[in-house]
Amino acid sequence: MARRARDYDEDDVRVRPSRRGSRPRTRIRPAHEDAVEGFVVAVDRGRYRCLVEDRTVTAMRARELGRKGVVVGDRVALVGDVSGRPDTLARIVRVEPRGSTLRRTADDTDPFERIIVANADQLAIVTALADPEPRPRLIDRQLVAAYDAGMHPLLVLTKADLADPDALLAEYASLGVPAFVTQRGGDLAGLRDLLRGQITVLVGHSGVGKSTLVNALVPDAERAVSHVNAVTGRGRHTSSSALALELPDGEGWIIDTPGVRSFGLAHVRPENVINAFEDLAEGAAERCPPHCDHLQSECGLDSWVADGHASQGRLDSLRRLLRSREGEAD
Ligand SMILES: Nc1nc2c(ncn2[C@@H]2O[C@H](COP(=O)(O)OP(=O)(O)OP(=O)(O)O)[C@@H](O)[C@H]2O)c(=O)[nH]1
Repeated sequence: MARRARDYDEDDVRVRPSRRGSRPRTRIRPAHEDAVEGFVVAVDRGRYRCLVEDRTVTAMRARELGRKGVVVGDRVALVGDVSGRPDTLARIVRVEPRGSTLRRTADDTDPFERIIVANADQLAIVTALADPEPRPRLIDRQLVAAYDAGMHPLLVLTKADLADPDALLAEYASLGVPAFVTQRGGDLAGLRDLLRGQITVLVGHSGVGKSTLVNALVPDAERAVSHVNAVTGRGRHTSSSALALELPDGEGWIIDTPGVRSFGLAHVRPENVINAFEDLAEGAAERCPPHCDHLQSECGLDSWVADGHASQGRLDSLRRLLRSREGEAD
């Protein structure tokens, strides 16, 4: 979807050379030398819940941030009352540059494509093996969103007590995406290994068992959610916002995304997807015409595969992902 003026932020500004030399774009800002660092764990109605050392501080955006958005996962600089005591409010004066940005598409209730999480390392795509049935097209779209965001994807297949995972695993084998299979009450040690030291966003549509998983991974999750609600005054956790939860023993973070149904893929460039396929990216650089979308006959990847540099399965998977950008979001 075309971006509107209000979606642009500071990162998009291009400074035009001027005859009078370069002038600062904005007025000089106060240095805020006393600012402390925070990590945004929840956002709701203009209030930002930030972790500062070992305490949580509620903050608002300082006016000087302009249109710059603040999202879960952002690392921010805070001033004002950063004590974290009840009824205190700090101010966010700076958002540090982001390592990755996960975007969600426009939907019926919100016409704008928005960044929902910043700085996450992994995208855990949670899919039930049955009840509800897996939706491979949705999985493909989520994989593309992960690659585009600069995140590593991870498949988490739930409800293995209801259906065999082998067929679905085989479908994704050539992508080389790590997969973890679980069932009700299953041992999550293998999943914890995959999450250790990472910031992982969990996505999955309703009923796949994501809440069950979050509660098993973070025994304190319910309390964290109700705490956010107490701060923001909501009866329950806002259906479309994200919430970062720390894994026990500081072993990493998971970010739950209730209500995130789809990802906008219109902005995705094929290069961002193919870069996740090292064996094919090399062939694309050598043999494809500029701006090749890898779906037309001029694509050089067929000969690259024919010459034995990569497998047909990998190329087929790449093309399936590239095609998943077309059409309506699931
Ligand atoms: N058989 C089986 N059922 C499961 C498993 N995991 C979760 N469930 C059940 O599936 C249903 C949905 O689980 P939730 O954890 O609420 O799913 P969710 O993805 O959070 O769904 P929403 O709350 O709608 O977003 C519940 O009735 C769970 O008890 C599993 O591994 N096997």
